[in-house]
Amino acid sequence: MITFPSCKINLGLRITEKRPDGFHNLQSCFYPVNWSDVLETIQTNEFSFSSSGLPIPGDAHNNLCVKAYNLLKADFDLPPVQMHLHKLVPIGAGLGGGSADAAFALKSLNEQFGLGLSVSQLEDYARLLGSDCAFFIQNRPLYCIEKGDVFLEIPVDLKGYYIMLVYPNLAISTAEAYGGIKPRYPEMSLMEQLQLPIDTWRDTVHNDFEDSLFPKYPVLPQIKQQLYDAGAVYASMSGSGSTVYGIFNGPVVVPNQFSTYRVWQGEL
Ligand SMILES: C[C@](O)(CO)[C@H](O)COP(=O)(O)OP(=O)(O)OC[C@H]1O[C@@H](n2ccc(N)nc2=O)[C@H](O)[C@@H]1O
Ligand SMILES: Nc1ncnc2c1ncn2[C@@H]1O[C@H](COP(=O)(O)OP(=O)(O)OP(=O)(O)O)[C@@H](O)[C@H]1O
Repeated sequence: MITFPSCKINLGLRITEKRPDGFHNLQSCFYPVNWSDVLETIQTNEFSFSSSGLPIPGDAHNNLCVKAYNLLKADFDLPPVQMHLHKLVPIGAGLGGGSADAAFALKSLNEQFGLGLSVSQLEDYARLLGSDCAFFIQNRPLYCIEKGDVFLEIPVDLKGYYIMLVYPNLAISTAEAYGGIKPRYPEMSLMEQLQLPIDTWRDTVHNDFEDSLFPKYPVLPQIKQQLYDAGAVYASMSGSGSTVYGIFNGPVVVPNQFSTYRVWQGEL
């Protein structure tokens, strides 16, 4: 079976408090974006995992796709599979690419081998693999709270808008980014801010990671400004960085200043 694990952007990201388990509670709208990897799983005689495309740091047996397989294997009589991941979504990018690989692996194994797992059961498995993973089971716009793995409905629809994602060849680890955070409750509700017209978001909708990462990596605020200069109606860093995105009314020519970065553009 072949699937296309995609990625997400964060529309606003407020880190409200540090939890007793060391993680942080947050508020954010996760929005799916079609920049995708390719994941193939084929039934075979002996388990194997391989990858191509962008190099993935760490040992292959620690890949989130392998962890997803082992998690289901512990509870079900799964046959061996040959898994191949073609990695296209940048890593350490704030796009949840690795989390999407894990969630799509769970979904394909469930379908391919008729495990009969429901959406909420798949989300429970995904939560064991990472905070962002559960979102990719439903993979639709959701307001995320707690560790980012508990969902509320939000009527945000960006269909018809275009997005440009700019990855400045700078990997930021999620743990490093959380290390710079001073949690606080926002004065205005993000849920309410996101329901106002998109041209108000520039002044209201904020990613808290920008406060510590923009002074540390000046290229990030520079890209955000360049996206506004190119006509974005809203621009922000995604997640814990380093990708910065701009939302536009239509397709745009990629600015020359981005020629050495990895850039993806498409319809939302
Ligand atoms: C920044 C976001 O992408 C926002 O969407 C996510 O919160 C990150 O989620 P993720 O990459 O799936 O993170 P995990 O793999 O679960 O955790 C990596 C590390 O990030 C920190 N972490 C992560 C999620 C969270 N709600 N609080 C945290 O403090 C912890 O130090 C953790 O050890
Ligand atoms: N399939 C995978 N794709 C990407 N990274 C993976 C994968 N499996 C395991 N990893 C490990 O996860 C780390 C990347 O996690 P990290 O959370 O920084 O990046 P991300 O996938 O861009 O997501 P985000 O920055 O949004 O949390 C890599 O250093 C790598 O060791």
